[in-house]
Amino acid sequence: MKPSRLKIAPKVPTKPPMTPARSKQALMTSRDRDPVQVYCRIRPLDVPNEESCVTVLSDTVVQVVPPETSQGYRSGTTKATQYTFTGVFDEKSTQKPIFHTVTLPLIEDLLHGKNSLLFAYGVTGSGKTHTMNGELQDGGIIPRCLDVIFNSIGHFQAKKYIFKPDRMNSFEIQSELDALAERQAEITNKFKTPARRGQENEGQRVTDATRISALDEDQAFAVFVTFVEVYNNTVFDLLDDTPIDPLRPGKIQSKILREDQHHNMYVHAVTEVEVKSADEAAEVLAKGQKRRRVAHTTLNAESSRSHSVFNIRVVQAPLDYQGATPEKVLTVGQLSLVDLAGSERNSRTKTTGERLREAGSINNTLMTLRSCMEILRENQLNGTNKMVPYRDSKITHLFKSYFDGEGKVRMIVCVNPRADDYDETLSVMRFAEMAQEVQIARAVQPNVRLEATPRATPAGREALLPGRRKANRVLTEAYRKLEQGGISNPQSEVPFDIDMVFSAARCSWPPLELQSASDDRLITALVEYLQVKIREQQNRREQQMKKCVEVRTLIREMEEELILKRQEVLSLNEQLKDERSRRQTFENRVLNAESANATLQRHVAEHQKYARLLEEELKEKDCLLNQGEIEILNVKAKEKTKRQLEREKLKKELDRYKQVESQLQRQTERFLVMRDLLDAGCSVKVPGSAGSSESDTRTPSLGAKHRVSDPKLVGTPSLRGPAVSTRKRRSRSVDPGKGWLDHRPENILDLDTVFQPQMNRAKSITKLVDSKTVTDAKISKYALTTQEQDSSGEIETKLYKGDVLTTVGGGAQVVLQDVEILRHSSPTAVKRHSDGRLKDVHSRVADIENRCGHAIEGHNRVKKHCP
Ligand SMILES: Nc1ncnc2c1ncn2[C@@H]1O[C@H](COP(=O)(O)OP(=O)(O)OP(=O)(O)O)[C@@H](O)[C@H]1O
Repeated sequence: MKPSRLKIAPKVPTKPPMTPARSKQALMTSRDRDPVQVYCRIRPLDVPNEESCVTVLSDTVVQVVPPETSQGYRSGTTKATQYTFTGVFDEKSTQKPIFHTVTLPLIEDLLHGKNSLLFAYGVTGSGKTHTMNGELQDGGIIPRCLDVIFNSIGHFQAKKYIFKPDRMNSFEIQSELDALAERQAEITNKFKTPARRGQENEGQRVTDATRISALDEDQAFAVFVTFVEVYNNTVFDLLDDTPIDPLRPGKIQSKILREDQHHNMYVHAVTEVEVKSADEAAEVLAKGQKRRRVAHTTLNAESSRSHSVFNIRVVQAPLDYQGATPEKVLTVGQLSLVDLAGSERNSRTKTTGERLREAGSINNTLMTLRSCMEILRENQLNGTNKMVPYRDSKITHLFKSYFDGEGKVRMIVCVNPRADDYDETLSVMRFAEMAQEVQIARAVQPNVRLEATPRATPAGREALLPGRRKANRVLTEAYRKLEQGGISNPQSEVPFDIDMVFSAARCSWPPLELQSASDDRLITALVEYLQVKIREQQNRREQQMKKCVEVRTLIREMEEELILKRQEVLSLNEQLKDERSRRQTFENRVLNAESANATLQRHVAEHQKYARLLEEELKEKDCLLNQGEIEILNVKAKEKTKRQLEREKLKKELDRYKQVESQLQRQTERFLVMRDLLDAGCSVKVPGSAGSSESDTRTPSLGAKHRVSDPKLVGTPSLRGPAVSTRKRRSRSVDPGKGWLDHRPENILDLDTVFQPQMNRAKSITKLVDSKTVTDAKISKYALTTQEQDSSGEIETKLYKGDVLTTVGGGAQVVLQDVEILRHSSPTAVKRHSDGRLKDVHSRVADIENRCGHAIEGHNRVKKHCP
């Protein structure tokens, strides 16, 4: 960037229009250039024992070790890398040494009219803002810069509003009167504007006492600051007094960048504030930061997602013999302090929406900065003339003045050593390493000595004679002479007004040596000289009087205004009192609310604890429930298997039942045929009947006498005659000469029916008391008669018949083969339905089936045979 050595009148460019600066860069030798100096600052870890990936090896070298969690490590980069910087500040470094090493030389340059750029670069949260702004008690680079500047120029400052920015990156010089009027207006405005709230709460700022002493005493200085931010590649003025309307955030005025006549980039129409002390400057800075917060709340943006540029410009001009500022030559030095937004990977932060747009804009800007520096380096190393893409982003466009012009560029790389940031930190380190190879043209000391100003006229040269320095010299000489003359402490004995000394220093008396006693020329010259001086004095007095009148008028006006202001202050005090009492009420309410809040929070904590207990209980119950469910499932599975087995068993039973039913069906059919035949009065031989043997068959006589009633035959197929079953196991060994054992209990009624059993050589017994009765060799058949009467009065006589078989043990066993049933119906009994009969038949058949399987052994034991 070129220092602005401005000639205000006439306003003509002092140099021909510039060719692109990059051609100049290419033409320069390495002796005219300085590399970009890069410093590395490592911040302390948030969590003390967190894993760190950065180690400081020396004052200039750091080592970066890839942690196992990093992408680099996963892709095979396990080696540590070392990076060299101009200087390294470890975790314990405080703000002061960093400021002194990095920034103090830049302030010295600034006060000598040279330009510099200092920017902080690094990952989000690495300490850039901390380094640039710092805290109230321990200021960062910006507040310390302001301290040092004002410590150094304190006594050499021009009056306020003598230098005035023309909003085109230049300055004008105003007359003393205009400046006075502006100062007056400012005082009036201050009265009108109520004191800013919250100021009383601000703590005391700790200042830096450093001072740069090698300054030109004959220069008058003024300091101007601007504060802008670049958000989403749009420039906003943070010192603009226009209030921000929160309802219309889109209306926040953005600024454009322009190039001045010396090809320096600047923000057009930006608010440039003249500050007269470090505290005033700090207030302006705070005001800008506040506006930044308000604007971001309105725009729903994040303050750390924008780049901020704080510009300090020091204007200086030589004083004339009276200590006034001549309207001839100005020198402007500029120091830009930039806090870049932090780089970060979106994939890591998982940003979306507006935040993603911000991140995109930041990354674009940082990428553009990288490519600009890469191309610059390439141009410088290879002598090429590639186009540097400054215009691709607002920040690089602003930086163009530095990279293509003269001055110093310094970069502070801020590093958070935690392992999580490794991948981003590595990329920052690489950029920093590359940036150190870029060279910037060295600034030439602007020579504004009046004697050396070629255009100064002889009169102007006299007018612009260095005043303060000469006055000081004269004064020092006078004191020395007084000391020689015997005055021990002339400074306190003879105090001088420096303005008087200025005036004396300017005097050039005529030669006062008397050549001869009659030489009147000396007297004449002296008289003339003194007359001129008197006239000048009179003129000056008149001017003074005029100024006094003006000042008196001003003072009168001010006093009138002061009276009004006092009244205003009184009413404001009243308002303030009301406000205070209201504030007190609010504070009380806030206190109450806070205590209620604390109680609620306690309750919430208790409830949360209880909820946690309940949750644990619930979990245990869930576990139990799950176990229960599993058991139920097991039981169900077992039940299912059991049911399956039972179903199969039932199916088998059903099949068996069906077989029996079909057998019964056949028997029923045969029975019905027989009944029909009996009804028809003829005897029949049932085909397939087990009782078809001639010897055992007896045809019942239809003409037989019925004593009770006609017997109604209901049951078995053996009703056709013989009472002996020939159907089943008739023993072949049975001797035909052997007889029956007729077992007929005493209470059996003789029904005297035609159906009488035919038994050869029968032996009758009423009770089976002795087994020998059965084992008797003459007995081969057994018949048992039983009789029952049911609820309807029917008498049922059953005759069980079987074979007597000799057992191996010498005993005998009776195997029942058949049963004959004879039923007498009561005449009063209701006639049975055929279905009832069928049912009856079924039950009887089942009975037969049951009984036929039984055998009576000779030793009186009943044996059950499987069907
Ligand atoms: N050297 C340090 N010593 C102590 N605290 C620090 C240091 N550097 C940074 N911090 C703290 O770390 C936090 C983040 O720092 P800071 O805001 O400066 O980061 P940043 O790089 O500006 O982040 P962003 O890019 O998001 O603006 C702050 O709370 C700050 O106080």
